[in-house]
Amino acid sequence: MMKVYLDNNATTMVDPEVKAAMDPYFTEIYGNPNSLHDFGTACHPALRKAMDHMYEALGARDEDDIVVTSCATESNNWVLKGIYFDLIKNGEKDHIITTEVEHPSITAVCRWLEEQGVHVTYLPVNQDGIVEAHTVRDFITDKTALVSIMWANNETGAIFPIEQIAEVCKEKGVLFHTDGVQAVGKIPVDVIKAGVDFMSFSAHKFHGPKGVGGLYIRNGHPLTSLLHGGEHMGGRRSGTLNVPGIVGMGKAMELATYYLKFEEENVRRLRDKLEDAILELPDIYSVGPRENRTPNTILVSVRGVEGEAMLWDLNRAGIAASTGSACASEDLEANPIMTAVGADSELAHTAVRLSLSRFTTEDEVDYTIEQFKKAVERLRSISSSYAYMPESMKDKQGEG
Ligand SMILES: Cc1ncc(COP(=O)(O)O)c(CN[C@@H](CS)C(=O)O)c1O
Repeated sequence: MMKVYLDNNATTMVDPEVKAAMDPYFTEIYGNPNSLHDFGTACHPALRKAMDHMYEALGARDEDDIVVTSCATESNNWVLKGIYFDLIKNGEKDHIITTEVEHPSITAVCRWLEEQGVHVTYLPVNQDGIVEAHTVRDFITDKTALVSIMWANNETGAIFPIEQIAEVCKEKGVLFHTDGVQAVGKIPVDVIKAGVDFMSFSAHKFHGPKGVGGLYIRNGHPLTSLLHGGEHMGGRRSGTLNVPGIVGMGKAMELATYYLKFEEENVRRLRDKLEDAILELPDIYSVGPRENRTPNTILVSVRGVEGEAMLWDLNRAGIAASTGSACASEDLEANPIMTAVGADSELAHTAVRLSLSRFTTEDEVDYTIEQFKKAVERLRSISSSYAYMPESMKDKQGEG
């Protein structure tokens, strides 16, 4: 039995080159970077090099800030709560715009902000799983403090029109944050070309270590800190620096940029091969047009088969997939993304997410195709809600 990992939107394997870059900073160069002695300052060159890689990979300028955080969840919390403190609690604004399909580290914070009295608009997505810029424009008022819309969706891979949304926000004088977690390392990300004011990212999504992420801040825009208690990161985010994590994230960013063409061509080819084979089965639907999707992601619905049942059959065959975001994998509710793109309630319980990476091989895809078809056939044969009727029989049934 092969072991095939196809849940890369949940987290990725640390690239061996990244691990090698990190290793010295656990047992050889381990001083506190804030210490004045040689043990502390010995890691400074590596930290500077890592930050340089991040600035270069994201297209950030010297006047911009990239602040290292513990993860994208922290970065997302920081932007929303910082804007709340600065522009709503202590300002004239009272409104935030986001979408119905954001990661819980956006939507849960927005629900909390509503408890503080903030008005939040959750924009619906169209059948392709995105929000269009003109829709954003329609909901901006003179009380809007922030627009927060993800660059790419973690379940569908749908890519949002970030440049157009940024133009609308700039025209209206509203700050724009994007959760770039599923974009960095998968598609080209240039924060200046995109025109974003803030962007969250997370190393473990592009073959870096877990527990380290960042927030890009255009022109070093002031933002009340989430964590106080030290002059780390220029006083913007307190806490002793995660030196191996930052070194790893910098190396992972460097490699992600190097492999972007590989993602666009090789990973996309394998994803399309897998998706085409799966769609040969009857009553299976994939979400979102491929040309506007991250190159590694498939979200399919298998009519008549619960998503969790597919996961267990695939898991028994050694294949790791998910029913959607890992954060929501515990509940057996309908996948909200499927509902948002218009799937009926039965179909919304049948989503399976397959997300490849640059380490996915052709043999692994061929094995997955074979096992996916077997799982569908087996589960439909015992399904109480699915009775496959060949096209020919449907015609006869109509006659009769
Ligand atoms: C768009 C987006 N935004 C934020 C996060 C959170 O990243 P952290 O660094 O883990 O805090 C994630 C992580 N989504 C994983 C785990 S829930 C998924 O299975 O889809 C994400 O996809």
